[in-house]
Amino acid sequence: MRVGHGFDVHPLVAGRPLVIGGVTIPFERGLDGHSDADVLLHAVADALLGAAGLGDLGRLYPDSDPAFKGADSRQLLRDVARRLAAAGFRVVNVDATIIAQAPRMAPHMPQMVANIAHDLGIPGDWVNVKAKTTERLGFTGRGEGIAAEAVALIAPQA
Ligand SMILES: Nc1ccn([C@@H]2O[C@H](COP(=O)(O)O)[C@@H](O)[C@H]2O)c(=O)n1
Ligand SMILES: C[C@@]1(CO)OP(=O)(O)OP(=O)(O)OC[C@H]1O
Repeated sequence: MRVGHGFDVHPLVAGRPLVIGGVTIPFERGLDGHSDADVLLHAVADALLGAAGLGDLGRLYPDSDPAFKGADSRQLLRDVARRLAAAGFRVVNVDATIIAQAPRMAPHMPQMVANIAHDLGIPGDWVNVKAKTTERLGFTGRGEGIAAEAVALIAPQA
């Protein structure tokens, strides 16, 4: 068994959709980035890559590469899942936390979990998504951006 950790931050800006866990969430601003800036899926992907010793998202899908401009992070996550399988690993479970003062994430979590489980090819109860504010402290508390952390456990395929 191997464990990995992922972390990501994206700024909140006007004129962008807010896409988190593959869910487009109604809000007055969205996350900025080279891809769709899905901060939760990026943290999950980096946790999986870390557990497998396969580097990180930025090295595999550079934000300098026009091919990933506007990329759907669910496609990136599915590609990461393929890389893990090719390396002989299976996903045991994923646990993630969205760090955001707003909007409320709870209503959207079931769909986020379903998206992640589907893209990783695992049961939904092997995926957990939480959300926390920072009690208005720091850049997340001021609404300047959203962060996410994730941990993943993987094991050799049977
Ligand atoms: N962006 C967020 C933040 C929090 N939640 C939910 O609220 C609960 C309490 O969070 P605190 O940070 O105030 O302790 C948390 O357990 C989440 O269920 C949310 O939905 N969206
Ligand atoms: C997702 C990628 C794709 O170019 O770009 P961004 O959307 O900028 O996201 P980030 O987490 O900053 O970097 C990872 C990149 O792989």
